[in-house]
Amino acid sequence: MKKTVRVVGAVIFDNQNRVLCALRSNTMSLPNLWEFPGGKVEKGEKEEETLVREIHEELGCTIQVHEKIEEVHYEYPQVIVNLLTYKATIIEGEPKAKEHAELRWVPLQDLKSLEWAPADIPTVDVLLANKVNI
Ligand SMILES: Nc1nc2c([nH]c(=O)n2[C@H]2C[C@H](O)[C@@H](COP(=O)(O)OP(=O)(O)OP(=O)(O)O)O2)c(=O)[nH]1
Repeated sequence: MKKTVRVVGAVIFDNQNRVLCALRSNTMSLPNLWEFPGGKVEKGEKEEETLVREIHEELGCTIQVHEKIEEVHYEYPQVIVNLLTYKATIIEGEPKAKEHAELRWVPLQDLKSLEWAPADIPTVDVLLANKVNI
């Protein structure tokens, strides 16, 4: 049976309605696809705690986590990813790509121009349908 991993992704907005998008590097799984920065929820961790920890590790800044946006189960060839995305804002520091190939602030309306990890598409759709209060 395929393993299911619980993963949280931060949809980080700036004050110009742009979203911070992260490009997975060619040494990561799902190489060269865009994602919402975040990672796997560890035992005993709350989803919000995972997000703050992962963003600190990956981007070197501190976020405040706001409301949940979407929950998706996506079956990849090797694993089922249970992706939970949350709206977030940066409260301290400047994001820098420590693990990703690239970080890019993308205007909300242009999100579809990136090639996303498949599990992220429903979140992008919710964002574009304006179901999230910014
Ligand atoms: N962080 C993050 N991961 C995502 C997203 N969409 C998506 O399918 N994933 C997948 C990629 C990974 O398989 C898993 C998250 O694991 P991770 O961020 O800890 O990445 P990793 O490269 O260390 O994991 P692995 O797959 O190499 O074991 O979820 C997303 O938006 N953000």
